[in-house]
Amino acid sequence: MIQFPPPHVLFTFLVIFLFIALRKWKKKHNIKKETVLELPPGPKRLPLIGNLHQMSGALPHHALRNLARQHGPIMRLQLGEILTIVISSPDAVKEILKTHELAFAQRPEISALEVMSYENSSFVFSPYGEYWRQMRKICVLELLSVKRVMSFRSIREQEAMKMIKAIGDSDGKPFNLSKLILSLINDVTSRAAFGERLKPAWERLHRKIDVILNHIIEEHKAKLESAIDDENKPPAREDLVDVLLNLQKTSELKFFITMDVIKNVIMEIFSAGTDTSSTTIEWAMSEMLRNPRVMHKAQQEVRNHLNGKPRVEESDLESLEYLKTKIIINTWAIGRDSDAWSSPEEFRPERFLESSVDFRGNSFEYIPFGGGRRICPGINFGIANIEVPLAQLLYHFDWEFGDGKSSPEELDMEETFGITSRRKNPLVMIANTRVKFSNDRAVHA
Ligand code: HEM
Repeated sequence: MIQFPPPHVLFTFLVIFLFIALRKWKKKHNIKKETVLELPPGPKRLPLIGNLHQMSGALPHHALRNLARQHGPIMRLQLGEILTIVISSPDAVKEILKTHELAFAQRPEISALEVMSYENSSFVFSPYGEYWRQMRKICVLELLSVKRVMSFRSIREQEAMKMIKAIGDSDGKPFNLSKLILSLINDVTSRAAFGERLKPAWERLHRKIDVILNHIIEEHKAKLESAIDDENKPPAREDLVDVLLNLQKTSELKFFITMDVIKNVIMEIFSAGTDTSSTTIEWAMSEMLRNPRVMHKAQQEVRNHLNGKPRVEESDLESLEYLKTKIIINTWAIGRDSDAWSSPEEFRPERFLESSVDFRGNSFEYIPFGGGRRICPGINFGIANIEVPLAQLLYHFDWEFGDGKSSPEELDMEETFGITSRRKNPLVMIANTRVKFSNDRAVHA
């Protein structure tokens, strides 16, 4: 599956951008090898491997933060052949994302991506230029606009209800909450992108990726043709494949939207939208389980507000201030800067109520969606996917550990390093129904 940069490795990306910018600048100004560059401080390098040995042992984002503590928030590392500048503080991020925004809108040149994407049609990894500009416009105005995200509201509500029902059916027995959250987000995203749940097909993707995508597109084309033939039929909700096929016919872009472009955009949106959102819900639940005070406060807010309603709807969420404070897990190192945050390691959602920090790229101490020109265009979709399920999990159930642990401090919080920093082990829980899910009215257990 095509991968995209997650929040917790953002600073590593920034670093690579700086390297590219330096290289381009050197090329442009014809600077020869012997020119001595003024580089920030960094640890001593070994021949050939540079500082790679200092990255082993810990997860990369932890290792980088530990090194930055010794060498400063703008630090030089030599990772094999690649000269890297690591950015680890809000002030340094501001420098990069605001002052030198343009230079850092580039993406690193990774040759493997050319193979993975359809004829270089990747949007997420495309260099900053005309193709990226046009694709970004399609994403922001057509595929992920507020209006489009709103149009998927019933999908989100239906899928969240399906999850709540499955949890209710677990009947007080331990179950894998992580798996349910991931399949919820997969189902929401695939229904929004392709118009149907695609799990079984998606699981076979590695073998038959192209065949499946061709099949999906052909089906959509046939559906569009029959809709044109039957003008009296009310227009159905458009999924993202429909939007792209329509644009292919009607748009006046500077390039033609080929089938490869459509396949790639859909793939990337699917990849970008699933792990990020499900991981956020998973960590939010984990943090609350470890902090019963926070869990209790959030549950009280949701339950008082809903006051026995049978289910949580998106419109219920507007006034849930406390819940909304905890939907995003901090970008790893920047969000843990002790100059910017008091007790940065502590899960204390109140901190967001007490300050005006925003997560849309304006507050450099908190950039879960990145910032600058390449800021995540899926913010609205991502937030919408997270809020209702989280509110429902808190509203309907009281939670107990399902893995034999008895105290919150014992909860395993081990992470993996990957595209998104997921939990290493699934969250196994027992759910005790507090407000029974019903289509008509809420029944208190
Ligand atoms: C909690 C959920 C999400 C988080 C934390 C997140 C975070 C990020 C981050 C940090 C970036 C890189 C920004 C940069 O390079 O400066 C990014 C880029 C991107 N995200 Fe998201 N994202 C989320 C959800 C989504 C969703 C739901 C979609 C689409 C459905 C999406 C689509 C994209 C795309 C297409 C890019 C590349 C933008 C570009 O290169 O211009 N994201 N995201």
